[in-house]
Amino acid sequence: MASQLNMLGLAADIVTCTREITGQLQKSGLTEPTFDVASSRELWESPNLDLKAAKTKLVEASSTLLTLVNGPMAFHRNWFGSHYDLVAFQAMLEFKVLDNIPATGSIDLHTLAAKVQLDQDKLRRILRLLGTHRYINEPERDFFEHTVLSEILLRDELLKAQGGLQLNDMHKASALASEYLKEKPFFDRPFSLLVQWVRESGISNGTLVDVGGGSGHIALGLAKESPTWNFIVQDLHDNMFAESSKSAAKDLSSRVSFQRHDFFTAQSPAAGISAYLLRQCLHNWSDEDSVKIIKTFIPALEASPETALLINEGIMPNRGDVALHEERMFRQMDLAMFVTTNAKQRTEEDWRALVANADRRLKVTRILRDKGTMGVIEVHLDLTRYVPDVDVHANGINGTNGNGNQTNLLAGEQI
Ligand SMILES: C[S@@+](CC[C@H](N)C(=O)[O-])C[C@H]1O[C@@H](n2cnc3c(N)ncnc32)[C@H](O)[C@@H]1O
Repeated sequence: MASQLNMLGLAADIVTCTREITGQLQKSGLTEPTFDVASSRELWESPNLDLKAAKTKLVEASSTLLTLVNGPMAFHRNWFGSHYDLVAFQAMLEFKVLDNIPATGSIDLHTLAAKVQLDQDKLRRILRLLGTHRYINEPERDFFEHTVLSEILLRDELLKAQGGLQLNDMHKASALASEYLKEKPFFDRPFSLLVQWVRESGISNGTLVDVGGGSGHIALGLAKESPTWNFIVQDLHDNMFAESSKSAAKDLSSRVSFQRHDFFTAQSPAAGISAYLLRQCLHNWSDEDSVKIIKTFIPALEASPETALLINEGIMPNRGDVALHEERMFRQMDLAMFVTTNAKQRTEEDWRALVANADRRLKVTRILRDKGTMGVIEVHLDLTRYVPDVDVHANGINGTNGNGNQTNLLAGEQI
C-alpha cells in the first residue's frame, strides 16, 4: 500500500521502489526490460531477484497515482470501454492474427489480412487499438510487429488456451450475469435452502460440520439464523476463517469453531454431529475425485447413520426448466469446469449416480431445490440396504469389495 495518498507522496514511493528495482537489477548484472521482443525478461522471471515487495508497492502507488490524476470521468470512460479491448483481443485469437505475425520483424497489413482472411481496414483498427496498450507495435505505417507482451502467446500454448476460455465462455457468461441477477437478486438463496434444512430438521440443539467451509461465512450465517446450533468449519488452512471470525459477533464466533481437515481423508466418527455439509466443494472436482471425497464420510456415517450428509451445489437444469439464456450460463460453466478441472456441472441424475458410486448404501432422501439451479441434496447411509459379502473396511474407507466392485444391494432396491 502506498504510504501517502497525495500525488507527491505517491510519486516519492514510485521513485523509491523504482530505484530499489533498478538497483537490484544492476547489482545482479541484469538489464531493464523494454517492450521489444528481444527484451530481457529477468525482472519478470528470475527466481533469484527478491523484488516482490518493491514491485507490489510500485504497482499500487503508480495505479493509485494514475487514478487520482485521471479522476472519476476518465475512470468510468476507461472502465466502460474495457470490453472493446477484449473484443480486439478475442479477434486476434479467433483469427490467429498473433500466430501470423512473425516472432521477429514486422509484416505488412495487406499480407497479414490475406493470411488471416480479415478485411484490411477492420484488422488495422483492431491492431491499432491493441497498439495503445503497447500490445502490438506499428514501426511504420501499416507494418505490424509483436511486442514483448504479445510475443509470449507464440510460445505459451497454455496461456493462449486460458485466454480463449476467458474470452469465449467466461466473457459471454459475464455479459449475462446481470440478467441472472435481475431474476435472482438474492445472493443468499442457496444459503436460505440450508437455513430451511436446519429449520425443518426438527433438531433443536444440532451440530453441523461445514467441510471445506473456507472463511466460515456459511457457518457464521447459519449460526445467526439458528441460535441453538453449533458449527464446525473444516478446511485445509485456518487463515480465511481466522480473518472472518475476528469480525463476527461474540455470540456467533463462540458457536463456530475451526478444525484443520483434508477432505480427502476419512472423517473420524464423532458423537453428536447432526449433519456434514459439502458446499461448492465438488463442482470443481472430477467424478473420480468427488467419489473419493464422498467416501471419506462413510466411517462417520456408519457410526451414526442418523447423521445427514448435505451436498449444497448447483444442479444443472433439464431442458425447458429455465430460460435458454440461463441454461446457456450453466452449460458454459459446465464446459469451463470440463476444460479447467475435468469436472462438470451435474444434473440431478448425475448427483444421484455420484452418491451411489461412492457407496450403494448412501440414499438421497431429499432434495431442496431452487427452481432449476441450486440445491441441497440430503443423503443418509441406510445400513439396511446392504448385504455385507466382504469386510467393507478391507479397502480402507471405500465401500467397495476387494475387487473394487460395489457390494450387493438388497433384492429390488433402487439407487
Ligand atoms: C469453492 S470453495 C467453497 C467454500 C465454501 N464451502 C463456500 O460454499 O463458500 C472450496 C473450499 O474447499 C477448500 N478445500 C480445497 N481443497 C481442500 C481439501 N483437500 N480439504 C479441505 N478443504 C479443501 C478450499 O480451501 C475452499 O475453502
